Amino acid sequence: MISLQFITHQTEQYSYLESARMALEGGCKWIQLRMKDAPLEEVEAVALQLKPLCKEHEAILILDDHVELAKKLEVDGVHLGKKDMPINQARQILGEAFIIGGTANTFEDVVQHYRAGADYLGIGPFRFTTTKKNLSPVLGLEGYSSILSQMKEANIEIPVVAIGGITFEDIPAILHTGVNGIALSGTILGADNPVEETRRIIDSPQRTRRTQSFSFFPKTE
Ligand SMILES: Cc1ncc(COP(=O)(O)OP(=O)(O)O)c(N)n1
Ligand SMILES: Cc1ncsc1CCOP(=O)(O)O
Ligand SMILES: [Mg+2]
Repeated sequence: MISLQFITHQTEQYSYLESARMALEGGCKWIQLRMKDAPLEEVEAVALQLKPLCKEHEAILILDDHVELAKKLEVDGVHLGKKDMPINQARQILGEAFIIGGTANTFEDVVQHYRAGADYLGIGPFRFTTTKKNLSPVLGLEGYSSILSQMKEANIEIPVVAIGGITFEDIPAILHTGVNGIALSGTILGADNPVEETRRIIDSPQRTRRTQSFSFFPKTE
């Protein structure tokens, strides 16, 4: 089973909450509530509805960017990028029980987040995507291979998810680079049936023995 993090998005067809609900129904066990540019109260309102849904589906819920809100709502964690709160500061606020993910585009970013105590890394973008503005340079397969081999050389062991414009067909080759999981939004929400597409992705065989999928379960309550 592939470690899949679903990134919520609002489309003409689906609300943020609906997008997460479909991923959960398709078997996704890890949701990132990302509501870029939405007021904090709106993020809180959606998170309050999503939290019990994730619990019902035994899925992890993390928030994009909002450290204090994650603490207040007692969700499972946060994802932080270069323009967000530094990971060591977030760790002081959240403690060890919360999951903290960090965005990396280069090996230097990886080292920085690893030293700061991140629990996992979202490395990307794999390719161009319209889901996020102001993208860092695209990495392609070569970018992942290069970063992963530098990590191996430096004995840096931390779960990595690939993100950015990833399609179903890309997944085997991305996993072959040594990445542990995949973060997706558009591929799922653009499918005719997002629930079935989620299931298809999760159930697709991992075609390499090098891939070590990972799970944050069981999580301390
Ligand atoms: C899993 C994962 N990886 C990367 C990102 C990007 O985070 P960030 O650079 O902070 O950009 P925004 O998502 O906040 O626009 C992510 N959210 N998740
Ligand atoms: C949040 C984020 N960070 C880098 S790319 C991206 C968007 C991922 O969504 P998609 O799978 O639709 O490209
Ligand atoms: Mg961010």
